[in-house]
Amino acid sequence: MAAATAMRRRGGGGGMDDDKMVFETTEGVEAITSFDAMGIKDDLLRGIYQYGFEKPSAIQQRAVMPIIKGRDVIAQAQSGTGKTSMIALTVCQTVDTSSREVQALILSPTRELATQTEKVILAIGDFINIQAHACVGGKSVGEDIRKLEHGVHVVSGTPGRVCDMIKRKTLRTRAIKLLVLDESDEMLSRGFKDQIYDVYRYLPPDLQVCCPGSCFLFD
Ligand SMILES: Nc1ncnc2c1ncn2[C@@H]1O[C@H](COP(=O)(O)OP(=O)(O)OP(=O)(O)O)[C@@H](O)[C@H]1O
Repeated sequence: MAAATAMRRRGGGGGMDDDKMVFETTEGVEAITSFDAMGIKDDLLRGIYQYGFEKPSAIQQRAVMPIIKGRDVIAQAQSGTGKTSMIALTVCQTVDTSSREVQALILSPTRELATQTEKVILAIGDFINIQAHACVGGKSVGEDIRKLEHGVHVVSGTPGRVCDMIKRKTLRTRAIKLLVLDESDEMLSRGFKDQIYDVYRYLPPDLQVCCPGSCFLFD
């Protein structure tokens, strides 16, 4: 398990202003200050630059490599510091797009966050032809079934709908190797614990788990 935490110093500014941040990381976690040095697939790198990113943000510098290397990771940083983009980038790097099976599953506490994550994955992963689907409550079940049966690499969803799709056997879990529990504290505080556990029971045993969040789990 690797952990990376980025916190703004008191009185610090917002956004990607890394100079005003303090960091705590597990021993051995290094900051990699360029996307080029991360060993990212060429076409994905192209997508990242085309999306407008020039260098990784503080949390990306510390958490992308451990995730890409297959470690279980807890990455905590305040809102707006690049966690959603980090999920998109690492998921795109992890999946093998030559196989149309779901290989990464992202669970989020809200429909908006799940949909936003899907959008960033599709944008950054444009040149690797990534297929992602947002599986969220309030949207047509028929459309979920159609998309999932057609075959996608990544599902970004809310626990209830994802659980439903798994139980219907529309979302096949056997090839899932990465589970991202985005804002897991918020998911737990919204009462999703049983549904998350239900989903987890269907996932392969040698699963990699990542928990990006803005709450300070250990405080
Ligand atoms: N490496 C980067 N370089 C430039 N901009 C970036 C980088 N990473 C993320 N951003 C931009 O910063 C903003 C916040 O990023 P993102 O949504 O990934 O952060 P977040 O921590 O998930 O925020 P929130 O909790 O508000 O969703 C977005 O506009 C995103 O495009």
